[in-house]
Amino acid sequence: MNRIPGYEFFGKQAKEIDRSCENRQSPMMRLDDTHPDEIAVRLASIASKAAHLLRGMENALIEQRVKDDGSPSTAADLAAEELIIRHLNEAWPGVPIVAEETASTAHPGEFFFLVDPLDGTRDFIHGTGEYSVNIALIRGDRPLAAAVAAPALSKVWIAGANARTSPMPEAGSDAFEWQDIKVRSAPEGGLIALVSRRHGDIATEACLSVLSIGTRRMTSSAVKFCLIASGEADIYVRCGATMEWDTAAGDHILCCAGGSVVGPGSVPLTYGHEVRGYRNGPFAAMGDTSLAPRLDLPAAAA
Ligand SMILES: Nc1ncnc2c1ncn2[C@@H]1O[C@H](COP(=O)(O)O)[C@@H](OP(=O)(O)O)[C@H]1O
Ligand SMILES: [Mg+2]
Repeated sequence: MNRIPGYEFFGKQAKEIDRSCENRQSPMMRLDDTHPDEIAVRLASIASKAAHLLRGMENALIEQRVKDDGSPSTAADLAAEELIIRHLNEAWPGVPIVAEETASTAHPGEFFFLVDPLDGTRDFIHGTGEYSVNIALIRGDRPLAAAVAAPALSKVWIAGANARTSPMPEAGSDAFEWQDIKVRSAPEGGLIALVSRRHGDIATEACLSVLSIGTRRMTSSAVKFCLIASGEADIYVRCGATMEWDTAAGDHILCCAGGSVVGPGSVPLTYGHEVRGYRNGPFAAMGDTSLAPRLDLPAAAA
């Protein structure tokens, strides 16, 4: 079981917020005889609890530490991760959980979870509201079910076999109102490209330059995948460093909405690469899959 060092110290306030949005104890679920859409709804419920916890910590004065890759982490990342791990363990005891803050303490199995409790930590700190909670269930090396919650946008996206979205229910409620989502065809008049607000690089620009981009929109976190899945944007190229927990949930939601996420050679991304520290290579996420052959992604992340 994953344990977070220092959580007892950092998480007191978070525990109180979590307790205020706890439901009755939820039942265990078997992975091999539960429909992926049902798994996805349960993941949405867990992501939504974490989302409410993070909202409650938005304006708190929280200490930051800098991780080995230079990115920040806060008590909010730790508290949300602890909550998610606790609820995943309750629903699916014994299934490994590879989560951003404690990734070295778990090892992928046939089924495992990839969790980013707070994707876009810098945006959380700077108050832009563009951050997300990402949870994906992987079977083998591809996602089977996923949820992305955007607390400040008050939205949740999920996919099992089908991709859907709902407004975020109130704290303590699971009253989701699911609607199907679908990608759009690439418009002739110019694509809407989503780019990271904080991480750009020359290789990404070179890839985008072969497409006819009409609008570039800066967006943080896995929300980029979900906007494309909802038909609100067309493409997101990322040649710089990302981790598997940044992409797995969004990848699945976008694929189930009719889009695709591919690496070099138009090959889908795979997950569970412990030996490479769960680092992704370059990738392109798109709504209209006919864009893929036009892209020339470099072999390795910048
Ligand atoms: N040097 C690096 N190595 C690995 N991952 C990096 C990185 N720089 C940025 N990232 C990843 O990019 C994510 C932010 O992406 P975006 O700019 O699209 O919001 C970060 O998520 P976290 O905030 O969860 O750490 C982090 O995982
Ligand atoms: Mg993160």
